[in-house]
Amino acid sequence: MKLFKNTAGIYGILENNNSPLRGKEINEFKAIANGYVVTDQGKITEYGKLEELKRAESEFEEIIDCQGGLLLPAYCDSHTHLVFATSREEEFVDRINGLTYEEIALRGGGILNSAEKLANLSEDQLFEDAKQRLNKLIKLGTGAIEIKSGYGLSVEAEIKMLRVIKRLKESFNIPIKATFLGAHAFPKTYKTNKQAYIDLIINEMLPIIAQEGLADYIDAFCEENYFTVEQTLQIIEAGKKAGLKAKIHVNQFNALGGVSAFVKEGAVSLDHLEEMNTEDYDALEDSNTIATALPSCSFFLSIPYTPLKEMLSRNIAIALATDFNPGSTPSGNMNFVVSLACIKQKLTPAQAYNAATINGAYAMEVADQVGSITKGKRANFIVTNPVKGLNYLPYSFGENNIHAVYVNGEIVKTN
Ligand SMILES: N=CN[C@@H](CCC(=O)O)C(=O)O
Ligand SMILES: [Zn+2]
Repeated sequence: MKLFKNTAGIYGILENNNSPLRGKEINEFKAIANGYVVTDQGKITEYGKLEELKRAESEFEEIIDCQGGLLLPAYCDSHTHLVFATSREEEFVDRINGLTYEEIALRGGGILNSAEKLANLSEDQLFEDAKQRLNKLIKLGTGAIEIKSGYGLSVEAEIKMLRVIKRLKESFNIPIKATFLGAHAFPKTYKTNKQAYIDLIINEMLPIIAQEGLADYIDAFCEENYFTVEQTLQIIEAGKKAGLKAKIHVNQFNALGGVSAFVKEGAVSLDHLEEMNTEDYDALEDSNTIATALPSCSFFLSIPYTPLKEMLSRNIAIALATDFNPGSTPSGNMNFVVSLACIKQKLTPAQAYNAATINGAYAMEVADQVGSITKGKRANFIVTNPVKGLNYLPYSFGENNIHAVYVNGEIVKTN
């Protein structure tokens, strides 16, 4: 048994919860001042006010002095493209010089650029690089993560990416979910016969994925010049038959009517949603589909931010994630995501932390294990440096306030 004591407060406490927080519920990131947490065999077993702790200190095999820091649930990053070949800073400079993300993609840059680079890398190399990235993210406070394929765009390379994610699942002791994103872009060779690529996804990729248990979810990039609503629906239906629920990229640049169609299909989450119309809000309102915002992507591409305030006022369940990828979001830092959600999307710190922890956990269907300080959940948490309170964390954007990260009760980092 371990005792975490001398916190200024423990945050994100939740009991008897079985659905994402929305409406008034998301306004409170429940805290206990001067709280303690007890962990046993990697799980949270008790918590409360330190002065009410019943046990003697001699009962604990280890006592962790949190030195006046805050103890928060680790982040649950429900949307990443962590496996990729290399960075794309040349496109970053092209954008500085005036090209848009879409223009770069139409010239063969963007996702196709990443796919070309990934084709030449071995599974082992991809795994080593992704492992390093994930280790860095855990040190930044991420305690559960979703990772997509989608830079393969051929049977061989998509399977290679998913096998890398499978190896990450085996090598890391945090919850990891794999999403098959074969429908990320049309490879050049299929430009004039797009249905043939969709058939390849459905008839060649999905059977291998189902047989080897390589994915938990299916995704598609529903956008102009990528996949239409109808094409995305074909992918979702095929995924369903293979036992994969949907998490879909939609409304990043254009609202094409996908939101209502995909909510009807029971998508676990719809992600991006920078462009929203009335029909889209109506479809998400009171639905079980989580709207996942990716504010670092908006920041990096200088595109609109997902209108989270409006979503909250309509009782839509929201989550925050990084979208870590080499093209539109070269950062997997959830601390920055929370800051942006407060600064640009006007969430309160409590709302932003709930969206980045428990609601992110729901967007990966791992809320029974992570996302809050709850008895029985994994002891995945962040201990901050001594700060004045929760509000200081998103306020001091860019500052690393993390003192230590714990995964299953074991320390990952101390500054
Ligand atoms: N929008 C589609 N996919 C990624 C970007 C991929 C890339 O540019 O490599 C995203 O979520 O932003
Ligand atoms: Zn994405």
